[in-house]
Amino acid sequence: TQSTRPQRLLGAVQKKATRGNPRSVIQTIDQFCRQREWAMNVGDEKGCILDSVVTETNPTTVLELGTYCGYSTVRIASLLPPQARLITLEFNPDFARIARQVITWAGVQDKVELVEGASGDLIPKMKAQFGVNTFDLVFLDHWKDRYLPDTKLMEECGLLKKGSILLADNVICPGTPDYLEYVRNSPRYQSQYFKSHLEYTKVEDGLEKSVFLG
Ligand SMILES: Nc1ncnc2c1ncn2CCOCCNC(=O)c1cc(-c2ccc(F)cc2)cc(O)c1O
Ligand SMILES: [Mg+2]
Repeated sequence: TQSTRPQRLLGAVQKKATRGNPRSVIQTIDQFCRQREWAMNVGDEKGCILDSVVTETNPTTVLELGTYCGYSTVRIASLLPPQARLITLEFNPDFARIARQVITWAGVQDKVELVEGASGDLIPKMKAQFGVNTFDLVFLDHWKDRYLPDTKLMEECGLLKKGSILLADNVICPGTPDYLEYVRNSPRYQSQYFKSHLEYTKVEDGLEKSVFLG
C-alpha cells in the first residue's frame, strides 16, 4: 500500500536525524520539505520567529492548536524550561500517530502532551481534565476558520490572563481575515505582524503576535 507524506517525513527523521537531538529533527524535516516534498510545517523562516517569541515569553504552560507531524511541537518544546509543559491538540489520528513518533525521536516527549480531538471540544475541558489554569502562550496553526471562534472560547473559559500571548501562523496564506480583524481592532489585544513567507516558498505569509490585555 502507498505510504502517506507524513509517513515518508517520519521515515526521513528516523533515517537521518539523531535520536534525542531536537535541532537535528527540525533540520531533517526542513531538508525533506525543501528537497523532497512540501509539507505544512511552520518551516525554518517562520520557525525562527516562533523561537524568538517562545524564548522572550519564557512560558510555563503552552497550548498548540494543530500538531500535524510535530515540527513546531519539537521547536517549542526544545526551548521550554524543565518544568514547563506543552499541550498540543491534533484532530487527525493519522497525523497524531506520526507526531508522537517525531516528538519521541526528538526526545522532548516528557514536556509534551498530545491530545487527539477537535479544538472546539477540548478547549472547554482544559481546566477540569488537563489541570490547566491559564496559558502563557498559544500557537494557533489549525483550521484557519477556527482561529477566531477558538480565541473567543479561550477567553470565555478563562484560559487567558493579562500578558498571555497568542501567536498565529498563516494569517496571510491561507489567511485568517476574521481573526486578524478581531485581534487588530479589539481593545483587549495588542497585536503585531511579523512578515515572512509561506514555509519553503517565496509566497508572502506571516505570524501575528497578540498580547491579551485582560
Ligand atoms: N485539534 C484540531 N482542531 C481543529 N482542527 C484541527 C485540529 N488539528 C488539526 N486541525 C485541522 C487541520 O490542521 C491543519 C491546519 N493547517 C493548515 O491547513 C495549513 C495549510 C497551509 C497551506 C496549504 C496549502 C497551500 F497551498 C498553502 C498553505 C499552510 C500551513 O502552514 C497550514 O498550517
Ligand atoms: Mg501553518
